[in-house]
Amino acid sequence: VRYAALKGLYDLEKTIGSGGFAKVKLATHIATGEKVAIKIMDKISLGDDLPRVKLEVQALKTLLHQHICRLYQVIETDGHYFMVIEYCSGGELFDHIVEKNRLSETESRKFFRQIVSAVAYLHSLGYAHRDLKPENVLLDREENLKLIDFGLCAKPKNGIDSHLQTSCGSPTYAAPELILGKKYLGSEVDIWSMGVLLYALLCGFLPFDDNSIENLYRKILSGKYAEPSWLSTSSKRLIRAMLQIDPKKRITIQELCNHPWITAGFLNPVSFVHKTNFEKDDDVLSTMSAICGEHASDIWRKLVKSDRTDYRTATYLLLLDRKLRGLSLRISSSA
Ligand SMILES: COc1cccc(Nc2ncc(-c3ccc(C(=O)NCC(=O)Nc4ccccc4)cc3)c(OCC3CCNCC3)n2)c1
Repeated sequence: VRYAALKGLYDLEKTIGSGGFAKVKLATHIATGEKVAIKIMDKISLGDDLPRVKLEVQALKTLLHQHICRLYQVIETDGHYFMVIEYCSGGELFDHIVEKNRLSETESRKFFRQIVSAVAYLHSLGYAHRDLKPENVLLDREENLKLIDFGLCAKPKNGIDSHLQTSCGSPTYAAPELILGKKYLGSEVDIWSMGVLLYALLCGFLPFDDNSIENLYRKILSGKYAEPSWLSTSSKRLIRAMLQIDPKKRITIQELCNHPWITAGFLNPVSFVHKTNFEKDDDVLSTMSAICGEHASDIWRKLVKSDRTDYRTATYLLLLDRKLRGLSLRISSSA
């Protein structure tokens, strides 16, 4: 299917994912030749979920963190929303674990610190993810993690610790209070899901799993799971602290950032130094000037004034990423 709105801007390639009312296609940003992911949402099938897309776009525009996929551009037409997002060429963490059977404590710690950093950042902004699972954790080309929310996470109006009621997310990773339909705190259910994620990293299988839903629920509510022999005492302690049935007994995100298992081998606790917004980069601006013929100062003025989700913004950010990766900014003449 061709979309007129993308003509001359992006070349669509294969579909890399589809869920609910969204489809994600791999695409090439024509001006720079860089790969991007384009999440295509059909307004008709969105129905009354339409306002949540605006919420998601607003959320993503404010989420500037090295372990959260970056939003480059938003295009709205009568029939569709197109969200142009950072492409993670390493695919899903899930496939990475399956391929390696299970990860070593050291590799698990490297990945888990990145997830904790992204979630701590989210919580600090009053967001709860509520659907943390390996399918929503992607790898970029340097095997750094990128947390995404392929579904739609909601920002509760009165802050993260207002009681949420809508159930979301897959039961396998869902906290007991969530599957019991109790009032729950987003921050607490995210800790539980991260416990399931950490278990999956270290063990290569899930702590609670069953083909029948009611057996799965029973296992989750029992809070009992196997502790394979290869788990270190420290790993077992941390997992136990996260998979506490009683949410009030569960470790908090702050305690998690400083936990001995998390800091072992690293000099500092997990912090979330997030990306600041635009820094002016003269190399990137002069490359853009060479592409479009405008003066670098005019390009920068327009960038700063824009709503930061247009093609010019996408071009600037993609060139900036390329420079940060140590690649030349040279643009192929065909672009
Ligand atoms: C190499 O083979 C492969 C194989 C597989 C994937 C890739 N790469 C690859 N890169 C990028 C994406 C992507 C990123 C973000 C969003 C999104 O919807 N953002 C919105 C968002 O993240 N909000 C948000 C974030 C944090 C907090 C709150 C809100 C959508 C898609 C992707 O998708 C494919 C799906 C497939 C089904 N499982 C999930 C990923 N895939 C590559």
